[in-house]
Amino acid sequence: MQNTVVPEPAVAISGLEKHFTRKQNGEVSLAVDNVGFTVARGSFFTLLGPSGCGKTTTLRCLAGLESADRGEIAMNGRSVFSAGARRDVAPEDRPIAMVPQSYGIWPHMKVFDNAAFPLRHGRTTCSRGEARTRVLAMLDQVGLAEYADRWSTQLSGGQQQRLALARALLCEPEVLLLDEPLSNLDAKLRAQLRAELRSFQQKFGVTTIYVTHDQGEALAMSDTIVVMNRGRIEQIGAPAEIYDSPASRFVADFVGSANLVAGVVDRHDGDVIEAKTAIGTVRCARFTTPAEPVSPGRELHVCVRPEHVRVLTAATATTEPNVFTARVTATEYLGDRREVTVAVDDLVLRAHADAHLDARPGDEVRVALDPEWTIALWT
Ligand SMILES: Nc1ncnc2c1ncn2[C@@H]1O[C@H](COP(=O)(O)OP(=O)(O)OP(=O)(O)O)[C@@H](O)[C@H]1O
Repeated sequence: MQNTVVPEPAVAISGLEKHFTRKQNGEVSLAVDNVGFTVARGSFFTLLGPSGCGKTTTLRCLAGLESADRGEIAMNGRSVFSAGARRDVAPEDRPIAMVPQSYGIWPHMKVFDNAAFPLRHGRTTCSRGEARTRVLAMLDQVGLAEYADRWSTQLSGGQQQRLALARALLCEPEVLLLDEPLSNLDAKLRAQLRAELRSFQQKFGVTTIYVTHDQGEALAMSDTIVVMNRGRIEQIGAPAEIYDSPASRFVADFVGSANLVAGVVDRHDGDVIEAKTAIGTVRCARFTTPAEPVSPGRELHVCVRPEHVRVLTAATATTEPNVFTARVTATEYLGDRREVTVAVDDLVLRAHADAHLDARPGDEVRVALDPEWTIALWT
């Protein structure tokens, strides 16, 4: 039998825990609660979650800027932190480069000198001539060659972001840590730069751990997303897994938008769950099989994304499951689609309909929840 060699992950974290004590009142809070994951070499890995969920603290523990109370961190198979063994390798001795939210660009230096800083003072110092060649080549790669002699304060936000990235890449890190690097930019530039950042990452093949609270950014850029909430991991998966098969109500609601309806299991036949809810019986073909048997009466939430809710005319005759009579309460024309809000009895549902659908508030319609895309989430 052949031995399969499993490649070493670039980063492996296990059982990470970090408490903070508030100076004002001595209150202790758990910022990172039993966090563990592995990051494949060369991948783009995103920590996603709302403000205060512990993403930056996790990133700072990886960088060595924060010491965890428990847990282990290894990079390329080498332990850089172990609470048990009292090992905490200094940031400068870890194979990382970090771009902070503020970019950390020195205003009193020119663009070239900012980029050259790690080659002059870092762990990979080289001769002046070589440094010059490498810096100019890198500035060229990120489209800043012509700005080398400008003061860094004369750069736009997007250019400063590219400079920070160039400087980090010049350190030749094994792992690049990025903390919300696009958050100071306007929406249009963010969208442009996220594509650019992803293509730099792929070009350089550098393992990247990216922190953001922006679900659009996470879905667009990542190979793997970790969704965090209150210091804990809610779900780890590829963007499509997270979006199409959220593991919890929190993930369903935080990533994209979701219609959520409380209910209980009525019937379960292996492939399908029928849930009893306030609007009637809903068939769900998507669910994770829990460890314990699914018995009738078990509480759940039915989740369906607006793009899987079709708006039909009131007269549509159908024997399809998951079709309910509803009343339109609001519609919004968004150019590429119309967002329709309907009420089924007291329950409000959102649907994405054709932009030219003729539906007005007060109209009676039918709505169809696609069973294949209707998810049962365990409560
Ligand atoms: N130095 C600190 N002292 C006390 N509490 C802290 C400290 N740093 C973080 N915290 C707390 O730890 C929790 C997690 O913070 P963290 O900055 O990791 O969250 P985050 O998800 O990155 O949020 P944001 O997106 O707002 O940066 C928060 O409740 C925060 O108030």
